[in-house]
Amino acid sequence: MSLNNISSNKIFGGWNKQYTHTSTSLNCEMRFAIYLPPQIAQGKKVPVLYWLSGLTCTDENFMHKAGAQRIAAELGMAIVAPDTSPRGEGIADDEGYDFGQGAGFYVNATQAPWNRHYHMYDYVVNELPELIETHFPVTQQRAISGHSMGGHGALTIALKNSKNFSSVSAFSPIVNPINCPWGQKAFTGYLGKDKETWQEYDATVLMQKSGAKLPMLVDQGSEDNFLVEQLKPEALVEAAKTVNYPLEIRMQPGFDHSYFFIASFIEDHLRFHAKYFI
Ligand SMILES: N[C@@H](CCC(=O)N[C@@H](CS)C(=O)NCC(=O)O)C(=O)O
Repeated sequence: MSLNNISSNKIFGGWNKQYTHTSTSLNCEMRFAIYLPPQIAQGKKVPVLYWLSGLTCTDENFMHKAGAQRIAAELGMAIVAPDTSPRGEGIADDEGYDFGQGAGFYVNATQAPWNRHYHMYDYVVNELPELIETHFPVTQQRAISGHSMGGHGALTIALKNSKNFSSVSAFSPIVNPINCPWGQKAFTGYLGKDKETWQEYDATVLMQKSGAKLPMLVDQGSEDNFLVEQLKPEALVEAAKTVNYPLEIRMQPGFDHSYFFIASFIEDHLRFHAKYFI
């Protein structure tokens, strides 16, 4: 498992870096970004927040636009941002922005041709943390967060692997993909027509099955264009009520779906996760 460093920028006393590597779960070369806070220069190991981005994003959108590094430097927290799908020539793709490259949906595809490379679930749950913990001075304390498709990824991965994370949060997550056009298109393509298999990747379904109750924070902008048709946060609120899940969900008036929204509240999310890194 060797890593190839392709960029390195000093920021708030720490370093923002990008690496490429050959992924065994995705069967192709992948790129990820990592923020290493200043504390590692003093020989300290730091906890890690995994960030999963949304449709059309790469490892760069969050690192360039969210402005998370200043608070991560203060809190002594690394941030890891993977790409949102396998990528490259010879890898199956689709013309839509919401399926194929840039839209891996954090599932393990079972349907051809997607099942050759589209295993983002395995990548984020197993391969990436193993890689990070082998190559960087980090502890095994992990949190996970994400936006939109990445919010769906963060919630479902945390609900299915609650022992691996101390907390989870999301911005504008797709909470009920089996009941919205983005999710239905992606799951039909990646998982096939049998809707039973879709349930494994739906946060509202998983929340009602998950025994463990990981701390969960969700922020949603009230002026988000995708709110009614795609995001449906009320489905998560209902699921939380059913099982008495300690969900903290905040409707933020006036905010849209963009990184301007994320930049406005990322500090709260980092401080939320830091509370549980003990
Ligand atoms: N391109 C799509 C929207 C895609 C979109 O909003 N992507 C979000 C995640 S779901 C994003 O983070 N885009 C990249 C960015 O803002 O940097 C459209 O025009 O409808």
